Amino acid sequence: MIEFASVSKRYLDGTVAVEDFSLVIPSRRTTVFVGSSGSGKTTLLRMINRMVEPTSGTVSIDGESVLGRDPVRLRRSIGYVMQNSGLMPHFTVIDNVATVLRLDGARRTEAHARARELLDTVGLDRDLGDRFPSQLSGGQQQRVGVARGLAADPNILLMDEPFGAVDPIVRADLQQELIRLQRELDKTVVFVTHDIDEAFLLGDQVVILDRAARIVQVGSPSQIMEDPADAFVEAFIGAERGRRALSLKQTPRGTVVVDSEGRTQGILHDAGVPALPRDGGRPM
Ligand SMILES: Nc1ncnc2c1ncn2[C@@H]1O[C@H](COP(=O)(O)OP(=O)(O)OP(=O)(O)O)[C@@H](O)[C@H]1O
Repeated sequence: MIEFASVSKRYLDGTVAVEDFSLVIPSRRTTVFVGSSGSGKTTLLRMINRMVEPTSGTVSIDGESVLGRDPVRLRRSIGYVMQNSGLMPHFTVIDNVATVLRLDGARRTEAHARARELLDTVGLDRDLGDRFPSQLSGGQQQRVGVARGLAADPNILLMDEPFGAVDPIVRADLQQELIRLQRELDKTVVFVTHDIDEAFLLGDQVVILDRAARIVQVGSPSQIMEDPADAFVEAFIGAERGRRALSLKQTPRGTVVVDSEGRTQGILHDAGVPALPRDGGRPM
C-alpha cells in the first residue's frame, strides 16, 4: 500500500504543483491519475520514488515513509516507465533491460538471460535484443521500456503516460498487453494519463485531478461513470455530450447495445431479457 498524507509540493520557482494531497493506493491494483496538463500527475508519481521530494507531508510505502529509505536503492526497487521509453540510445535493447540488474550486482550473462525472458514477457521477439532503440518502432520501444521497468521484479510499477506517443492502434495493443501483464504479475501499478478512456480501461481506482492535484473524484470506473461528482467530472468523462450514452437496438436475433455513434457494443443478456438463440430464431 502506498499512502500520501497531506502532501504538498512547491517547486523552487514558487509553482505549487501539489497541495495537501491525501490518498491510499491499494497494493496489487492499478491506480490511475488522470487530469489535464499541469495538474500535478507526474509530480505525484515522482514523489513515490523520491525523484521529487515533497515540501510537506508524507509518502509512505507499507507504512514506512520513503524519506527513511536510501533514494538510489528505493528508485531501483520501483519500476519506472515513461513516455518515449527513456531508453539509452547507445545501449542495445538487451543492455537497456539488463542495466538495473547489473547495477544490483548480477553477472552479465545472468542479467542478459533474465533480460531475454523479460522480452518474452512483454511480447517482443528475442532477436530484437541486439538492436539499438532507434532501430525499433515506437510501440516496440515502449515494450522495452516496460521490460526494463519490470527488470528488478519490483512490487511497484510507476508508469508516466507510457503509451502517449504511439498511434491509436499500437496504443490499444499496449493497453491490452498491460492488462494481461497485470493479471499475470500482480503488481501495484500507478499509471498517469490525461486520457479518461485509458484511465477507465486500465484503472481499478481512478483519481481525477484538477489544478495542484486537487482530487475531484476518486473511485472505480463504474462508480465515476454511474455517479460523477460534479459538472467538471461529467464534462471530463464526456457524459454531458452524450458520448457515453448507450441505447438498445432491436435486431432480428434479439436486443443489442449500441453507442452514441450507432456502433454495436454488446448483446443484451440478463435476467430480464433472454439470451439470443443460437439457431437464429426469435428469442423465447
Ligand atoms: N521542476 C519544476 N520546476 C518548476 N515547476 C515545475 C517543475 N516540474 C513541474 N512543474 C510545474 O508543476 C505543475 C505540475 O506539473 P506536472 O508535470 O506534475 O503536471 P502533469 O499533470 O504531469 O502535467 P503533464 O500532463 O503536462 O505532464 C506544472 O505547473 C508544472 O509547470
